[in-house]
Amino acid sequence: MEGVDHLAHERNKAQFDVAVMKAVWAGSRDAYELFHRFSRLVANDPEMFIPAIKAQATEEQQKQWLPLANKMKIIGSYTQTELGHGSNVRGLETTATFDPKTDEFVLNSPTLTATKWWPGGLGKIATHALAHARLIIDDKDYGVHGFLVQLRSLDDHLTLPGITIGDIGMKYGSGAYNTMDNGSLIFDHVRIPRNQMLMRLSQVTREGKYVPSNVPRQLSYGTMVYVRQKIVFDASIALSRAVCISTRYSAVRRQFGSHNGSPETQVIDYKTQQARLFPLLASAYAIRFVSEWLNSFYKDLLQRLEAKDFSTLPEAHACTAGLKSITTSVAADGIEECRKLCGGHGYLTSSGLPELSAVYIPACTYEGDNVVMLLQVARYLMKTISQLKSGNKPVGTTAYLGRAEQLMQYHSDVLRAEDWLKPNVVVEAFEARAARMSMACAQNLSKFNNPEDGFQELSADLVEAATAHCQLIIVSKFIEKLQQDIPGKGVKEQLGVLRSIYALFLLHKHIGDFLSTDCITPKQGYLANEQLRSLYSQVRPNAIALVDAFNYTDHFLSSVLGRYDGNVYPKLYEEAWKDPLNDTSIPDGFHEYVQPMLKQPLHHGRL
Ligand SMILES: CC/C=C\C/C=C\C/C=C\C/C=C\C/C=C\C/C=C\CCCCC(=O)SCCNC(=O)CCNC(=O)[C@H](O)C(C)(C)COP(=O)(O)OP(=O)(O)OC[C@H]1O[C@@H](n2cnc3c(N)ncnc32)[C@H](O)[C@@H]1OP(=O)(O)O
Ligand SMILES: Cc1cc2nc3c(=O)[nH]c(=O)nc-3n(C[C@H](O)[C@H](O)[C@H](O)COP(=O)(O)OP(=O)(O)OC[C@H]3O[C@@H](n4cnc5c(N)ncnc54)[C@H](O)[C@@H]3O)c2cc1C
Repeated sequence: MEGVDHLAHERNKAQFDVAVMKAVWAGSRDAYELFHRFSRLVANDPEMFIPAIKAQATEEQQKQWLPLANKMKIIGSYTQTELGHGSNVRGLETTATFDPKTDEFVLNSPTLTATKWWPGGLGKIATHALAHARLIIDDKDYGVHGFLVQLRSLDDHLTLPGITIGDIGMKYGSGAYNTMDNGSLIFDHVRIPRNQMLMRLSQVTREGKYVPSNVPRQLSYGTMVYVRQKIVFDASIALSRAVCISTRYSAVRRQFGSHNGSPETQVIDYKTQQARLFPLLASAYAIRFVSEWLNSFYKDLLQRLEAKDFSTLPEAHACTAGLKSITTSVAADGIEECRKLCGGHGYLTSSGLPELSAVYIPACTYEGDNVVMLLQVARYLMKTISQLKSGNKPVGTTAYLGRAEQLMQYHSDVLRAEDWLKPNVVVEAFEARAARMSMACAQNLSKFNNPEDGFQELSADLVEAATAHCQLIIVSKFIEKLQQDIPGKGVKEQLGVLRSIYALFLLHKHIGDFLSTDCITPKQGYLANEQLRSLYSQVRPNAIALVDAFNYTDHFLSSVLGRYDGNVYPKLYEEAWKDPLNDTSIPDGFHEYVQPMLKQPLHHGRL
């Protein structure tokens, strides 16, 4: 019935102050930003073009281009990936050759695989590209640099001479990403003024002299680092949307269990449903908090860079790359699990879950393929370990590696299931697992004469060690979050339950790591799972309130299953009738194609 809250009985069970939890979830971001970060999907994504200009352009170039971009007088595309190269930025083929006679660069796509391919906004709407191309001066290749290139006339939007542009076509399913005109671009000897090479980091003089960057060349990758830390925030939003839908529906859906006319059992009360759903609820909060930390770490990096302090740049790269990888994988897999948690109705478009999944899953690929990103983390971990011998004391997220010797001797002293509720007990186990996995890789790597060959041979193990390292970061930041002053009745307690669920779920899922590195005994692993089951019972009465705390409107969720009022069945039925297929009783084509078959006489008893 309209106006009735079918989930009121669930909301009345809450054991914490929901208003405070809403504030904890929102953190420093407001609802507008949450919505804005999705609205851009259906518009051109200035998310990268503008930050890239800020990161790579001189002050003078920023003064020229930023006002135009900010006011949408030009529409830019971050044009890096090509048909033949995406992950391997140093393998990009597009060239920008300096012509000293005319003081210009000539941009060219020398091969088919040099075709720019994927950049958002490029297909139909962008007027300018921030094109990444190999800088060539006097036949010498100086590597990939950024160039601002006008693509279309600002009068009639037609493509300019030498520019061939197209959309790369439909993408995965009918997802909303098809509203993004990811495009292709071929340069045929297109000339741009020298001052349209972004020259904050390195320059080319009028005489054609290359002035190399006096800062780490990787700063030219700065926009990717910026977006990767934003994508971690996106992961918490995408996953929490799916969890909100599937939690509310799990409380509405009843199946089996009726005795003597009693109501059937709410599927949220099945232990299997809880074991699948509640770790995702905990993961949404965990990713939200690590994204908060990562954002502050990134802001600190920017301040340091302003002061030419590059000391945290390697760690910032490793953290943004690794956390982008881990959180987008968890969110993408989690959205699919939420669809399955909703049974058949989860497969309906009106559930909001297929669309969410179709739009979200490329996050595991864009801004750095997730495996390639974890290999970057692994490279950082191996380098950190190699420097231990020279007395280099790791700090920050790798500080635990400075205690590697001690952690190699670690054995969990858990005796009872409730011992696993102690944050220090959990962190020690996760540190020992991560340290031992990385140390084992380093040990094996040392057996190879050529480190690169070893890295390739051991890359699967290195990815697992990098995963363990990133999961330790997320667990640690969840624990640190709860060391903050959090007001409100029961709020910290509930977050403590989620923190333990998150950590013990990971321990259970990766029990092989913990056992094979001899960090815990099988019995201690069993006790962790015991404790996990008990935690699910503790979170159960608060589940609806915990997803209410995400503070998503029904409009934002766009899901009949995730409605705040839980009035699912009438709305499911109502939504189905909106489908144009239901505008007529007899379907198009029936009379032409089906009816003749039905009318066909029987021959010898056979149709
Ligand atoms: C209707 C809608 C409904 C619902 C929506 C609901 C939910 C959706 C939810 C979210 C969606 C919402 C918004 C999302 C929308 C959009 C998201 C935003 C943008 C998406 C568009 C994506 C844009 C792109 O993909 S742009 C292209 C990205 N490309 C990449 O990432 C390329 C990856 N490759 C690389 O980064 C590099 O090639 C490499 C790092 C892998 C290797 O580089 P290189 O070869 O140069 O280096 P190495 O030799 O490996 O290492 C040398 C040393 O350099 C260090 N290093 C490397 N990189 C960095 C760096 N970035 N910073 C610092 N240091 C770096 C490395 O560590 C080595 O150091 P060492 O000391 O020598 O070891
Ligand atoms: C929706 C979407 C939007 C995008 N938007 C943009 C944009 O706006 N601008 C832009 O420039 N680009 C954009 N891209 C491109 C995107 O950045 C690249 O697709 C991404 O970086 C992955 O690179 P790739 O396609 O070359 O994958 P590949 O690297 O070819 O990956 C293929 C497989 O090879 C594996 N692999 C690759 N290298 C290694 C290695 N060294 N070791 C082990 N395994 C390896 C990968 O793990 C993967 O399994 C977008 C892509 C998508 C899907």
